[in-house]
Amino acid sequence: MTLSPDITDLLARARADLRMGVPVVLGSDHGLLVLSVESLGPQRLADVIALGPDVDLVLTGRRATTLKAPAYDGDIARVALPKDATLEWVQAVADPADDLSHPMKGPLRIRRDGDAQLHRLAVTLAKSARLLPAVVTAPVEDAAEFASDHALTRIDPDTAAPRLGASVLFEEVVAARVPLRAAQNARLHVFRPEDGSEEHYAIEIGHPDRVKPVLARLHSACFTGDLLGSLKCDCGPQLNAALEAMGEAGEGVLLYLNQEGRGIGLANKMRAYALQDQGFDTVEANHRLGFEDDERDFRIGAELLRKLGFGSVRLMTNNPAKIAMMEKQGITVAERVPLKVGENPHNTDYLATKARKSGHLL
Ligand SMILES: Nc1nc2c(ncn2[C@@H]2O[C@H](COP(=O)(O)OP(=O)(O)OP(=O)(O)O)[C@@H](O)[C@H]2O)c(=O)[nH]1
Ligand SMILES: [Zn+2]
Repeated sequence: MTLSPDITDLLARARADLRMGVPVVLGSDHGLLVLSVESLGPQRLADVIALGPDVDLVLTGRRATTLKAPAYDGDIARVALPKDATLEWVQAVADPADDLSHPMKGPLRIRRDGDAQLHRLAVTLAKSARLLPAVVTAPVEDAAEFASDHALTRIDPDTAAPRLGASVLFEEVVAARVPLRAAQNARLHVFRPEDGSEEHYAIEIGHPDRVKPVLARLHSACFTGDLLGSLKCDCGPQLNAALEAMGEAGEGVLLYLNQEGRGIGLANKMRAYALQDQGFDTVEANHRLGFEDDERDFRIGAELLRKLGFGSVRLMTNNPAKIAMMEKQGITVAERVPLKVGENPHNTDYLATKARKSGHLL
């Protein structure tokens, strides 16, 4: 029945629910009730605790490492929630903001019994909702009935798992001419994903030949650098320099990918900035929050290039991982075009860390 939501729609709904603080249910028999820590209120926490003794606070393995807690489940850790846990305690364990001023969060009792598959799915969902990757969970018997009684979105893990790992399909919504300072013959294409996540854009300059390698830039959104002129990174100058180079060459394509903060979203990037002010570098800050160094899905860039008809690029980047990802996704990188602009006293450490830890070319 096409009038009912499919698994892609349900996942989008689940992400929106988690962001609003509404619980979602995973599974059909012995299932799991899931709430995002970030959007949790005191009453809902009390209601979850009242459900039984097996309520957990689920974190990523990265966050557990920072807390010096063993991650028995590998990439996640299930912290048994004390019966008297307050919202402040839950948030302090999940969010590293006060790690330095209040280092004692434990002792934490980490669960190692039972199956953690649904808990893992819950953290993946929170991450894909661009929330702090931390959830409170409670087992529920007859999950389907529980979800229906409480009008909650329910996800079947077997159908969700392949969907969550799959690449997203896009549809071009519209394209129109937008004369730019750097290039008057520019067109902006808007691409909308089928899964309700962010739209991405392509700025096509001139009429590049689809057969020859096109001068291309995969630019990841940086609200602070692109719009505000932040000096903490080099994104704004890179964006402008790429457009100017394309303007001068008379053709090129710039993908503006809404993968703010290397895919963790602006709120989490600002959490990372707050940690950087405490002395952590850009990679350490991501890890303390529970994220990997880079959470971007590079398949999106390749998919959009293909949709526009490009199979080969002269890629403007200093990031070898980007080149490798494009090649892996079937886009030929005929040449790397360095894009070294925007260094200033505020971002020298940031650029040095990227070179040292993420392999960026100097
Ligand atoms: N998580 C996080 N993201 C950041 C930080 N500074 C910049 N970003 C984001 O990083 C992305 C840009 O990625 P970079 O790593 O600077 O560069 P790159 O795209 O990998 O490589 P280039 O093609 O050489 O620019 C943008 O989405 C920014 O919002 C930070 O300190 N933490
Ligand atoms: Zn930036």
